Amino acid sequence: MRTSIATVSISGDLVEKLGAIAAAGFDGVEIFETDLLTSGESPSTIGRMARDLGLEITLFQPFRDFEGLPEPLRARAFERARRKFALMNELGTDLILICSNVSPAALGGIDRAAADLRDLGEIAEGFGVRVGYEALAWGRHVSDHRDAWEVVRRADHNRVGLILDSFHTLARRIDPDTIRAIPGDRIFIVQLADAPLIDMDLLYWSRHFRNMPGEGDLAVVPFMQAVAATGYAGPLSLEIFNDQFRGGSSRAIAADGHRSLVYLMDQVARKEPHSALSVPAMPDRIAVKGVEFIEFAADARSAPDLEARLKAMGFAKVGRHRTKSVVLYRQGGINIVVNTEDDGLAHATYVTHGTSAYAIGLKVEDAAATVARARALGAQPFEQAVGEGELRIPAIRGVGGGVIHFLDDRSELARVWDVEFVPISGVEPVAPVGLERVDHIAQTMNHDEMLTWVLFYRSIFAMEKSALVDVPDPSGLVRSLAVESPSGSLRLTLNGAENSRTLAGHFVTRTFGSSVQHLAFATSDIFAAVAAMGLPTLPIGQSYYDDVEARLGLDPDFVARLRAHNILYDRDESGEFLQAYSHTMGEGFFFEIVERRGGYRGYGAPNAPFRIAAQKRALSAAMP
Ligand SMILES: O=C(O)c1ccc(O)c(O)c1
Ligand SMILES: [Mg+2]
Repeated sequence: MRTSIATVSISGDLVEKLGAIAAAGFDGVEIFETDLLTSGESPSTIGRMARDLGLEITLFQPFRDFEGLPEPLRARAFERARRKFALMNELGTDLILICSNVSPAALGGIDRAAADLRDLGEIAEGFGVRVGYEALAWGRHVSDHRDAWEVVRRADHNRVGLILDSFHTLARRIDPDTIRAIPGDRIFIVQLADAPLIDMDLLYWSRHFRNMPGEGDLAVVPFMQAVAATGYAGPLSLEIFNDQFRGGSSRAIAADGHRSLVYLMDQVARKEPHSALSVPAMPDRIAVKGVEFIEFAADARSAPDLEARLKAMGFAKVGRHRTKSVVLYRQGGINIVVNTEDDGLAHATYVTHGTSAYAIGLKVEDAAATVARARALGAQPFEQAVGEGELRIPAIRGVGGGVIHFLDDRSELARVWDVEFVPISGVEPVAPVGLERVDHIAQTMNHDEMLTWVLFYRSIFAMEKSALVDVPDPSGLVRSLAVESPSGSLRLTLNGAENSRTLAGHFVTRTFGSSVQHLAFATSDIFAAVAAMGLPTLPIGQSYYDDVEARLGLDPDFVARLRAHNILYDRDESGEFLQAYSHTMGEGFFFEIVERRGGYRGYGAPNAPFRIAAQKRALSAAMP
């Protein structure tokens, strides 16, 4: 199936947009009229440039307020159309989008609109072009694809067809299965967009908040299943009006777009195996079994501080890499690797970002298959020279420049610790404090990049995203959401910073990019763990405890125990959550200890503003 994207979806001038769209791997492009008219290049030059880049111009759009007009407006609309058809001939595209009329002057009536489109089809014939009719969700008389189809059906002209747009159908909550009754060869192009569910004016929602399929909440997969059932074999074209995308990196947004279409087609092909959809073969979304390790990049000077903190939290140094300057700390099922090599990616990461948790190792069923899926979705494989006797661990680059390694039980990879590490003996023993597993990994990024991360994780792994929550920092809002595997075997929290004065934003600025800002370890007895740790917990203010006691009706004795250990508390319908934090180190990295009781699913979001305020107080108190 051919992929396409509208120029309105990304930033830059038209020439820059075409370059980014081609580089991302699209087969075609929808040219937006404003982009064309404001470009310094003539339509024929733009057309040639697109073709030289291997891009078919799938559509020219939009043509507004055409059908159902009284004279003399009607004649003027036809004259306008003739001019645009001539321009399309220059540009080298044969399809124009007519969006349903929004003008108060439009008269309505299916037959009147059909007659106008039939007459337009006759003119289009003379120019060798085709006309596609799309129902805008806010159209004056036609706002539903079923009515638009009826207009096209009655126009009964082979130059006149239907244009479907997932946003307009799904935003109006029209059952996408109604598409199944439309003949696929009467659908001239299919436009795709997702969007977050926000209750607002349809036009405003559409023009500012659309996002890539898989980034939002609309039922784009069922929509595409219905389209596939019609036998439609034309391009799938992204049309994303989004304020952030318009101001973002054209290459990155175009790459996200391409990934979103491949991911969408993969999902649809699995559900509609007999459809005409041609999709690159790849393994299904990867179920993550767990976090096998987390690796820090450090250097000889910074490692002792990190290692002292790990020991204080009950991690024992259990292994040393056979050939590299890498040590392994372990407690319960948690493996922490500290890499102080002076070349390779770990070193480069340390030099640019400082001490950071730059790599994670995930346990999967089949590591090689995981990389195959990731590559099919445009992820970059990661390979580094391996030394004598070392394993080649399949890996990809993460979005922020980190690395994700994959381990499985079906190969030598199962023995990675024995193969690559020598057990350490003779160091003083460290008593564990009861930390059992990695509960979650919190990554911080600029807010603009959040959707890129969501799509990356969701498309490669069997993970779903939670709703976005706003976390108030005294200096601005931080937007937070979780991407989780259904079993909780991998939980990632993504925090999007809007400015650099928030704690999260400061971290992104000072570490030169997005990365892991905190690691949360799970225990089944947080009181015992915190008491046994040789690290002070982040002091939490009295007002927090007064508030939580009153808000949740807690027993004062229990609250006194929480307070004694600086433990924060939350609960939901199915369980309770207790959490405590370390002080921050370096540019703002910290550890968290959590205890989940019952089926609690969240991350203590109501406590986050208290945590942030406490961290900021602790930091300013530490300043001379
Ligand atoms: O917002 C609009 O006007 C507009 C224009 C053309 C489209 O294809 C569309 O979906 C929306
Ligand atoms: Mg559209």
